[in-house]
Amino acid sequence: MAASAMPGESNPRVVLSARGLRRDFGAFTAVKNVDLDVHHARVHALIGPNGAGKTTVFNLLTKFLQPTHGTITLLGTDITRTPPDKVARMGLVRSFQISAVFPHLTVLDNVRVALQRPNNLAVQFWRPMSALDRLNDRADELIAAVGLTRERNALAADLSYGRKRVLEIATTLALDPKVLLLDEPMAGMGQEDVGVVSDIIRTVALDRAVLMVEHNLSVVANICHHVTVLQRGEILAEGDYAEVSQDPRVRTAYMGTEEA
Ligand SMILES: Nc1ncnc2c1ncn2[C@@H]1O[C@H](COP(=O)(O)OP(=O)(O)OP(=O)(O)O)[C@@H](O)[C@H]1O
Repeated sequence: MAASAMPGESNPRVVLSARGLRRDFGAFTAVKNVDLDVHHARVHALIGPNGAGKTTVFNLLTKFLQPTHGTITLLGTDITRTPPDKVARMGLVRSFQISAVFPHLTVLDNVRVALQRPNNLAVQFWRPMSALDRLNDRADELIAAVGLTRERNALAADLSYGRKRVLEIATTLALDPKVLLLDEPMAGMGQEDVGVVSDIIRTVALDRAVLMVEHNLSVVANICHHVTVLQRGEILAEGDYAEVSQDPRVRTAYMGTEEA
């Protein structure tokens, strides 16, 4: 689907960029020559066959791994040598960084606990939950935004797998990221939850950038404005889904699945 058919800014700005990104593991080069521009108000997919380097790129962008070469810029600041916790505080948040759902807390309390973190407060389990009451309004907004209002007082342990993943997204959004990195957000979900989570991602991308690794190509076609295809650590193709899916090199890379 063409980017123009999706909601989002008509002239979005770049909020995260990488230039000449490379990562060697000993003699093996997992990522090389990767240039990436991630835009505000856009959903950007990183796709590619198994072992293409998608996770390594995520680890480099979030600074879990140091690049062998190249530079990374977040919101105009060079973060190539910035530690991951600082990068997260600057607004680049990967879903699993705070997405641990506490099974014996309710949906509301999970979100309230997550909401403490932007203020750099350690999670203070020994304090009564009533100390978090002031966070209720914002927590309820986030719960409503991801469609969990009916489950507000349910224990996280009692949610279905798909609803738990939705709760994870709500706890990630509690950090108010400027750039949200989602690692296979649809993995293991049933079709109904895929639709719900697709809608949530579309909505959250209206005022932030989303970069996602996703194997489900119909999701990529439906919600992603821009697609970068990696193969053997290098960018094979880029463009909107219609463009990359017509690219013969992409079709060859995906040969065997025929979905691209
Ligand atoms: N720490 C490491 N040490 C050595 N090789 C690594 C390391 N991490 C990743 N690799 C290699 O780098 C390549 C890219 O791996 P990566 O996990 O980034 O690919 P991917 O596209 O995320 O794959 P998948 O879709 O299967 O998750 C693979 O060949 C992998 O074996």
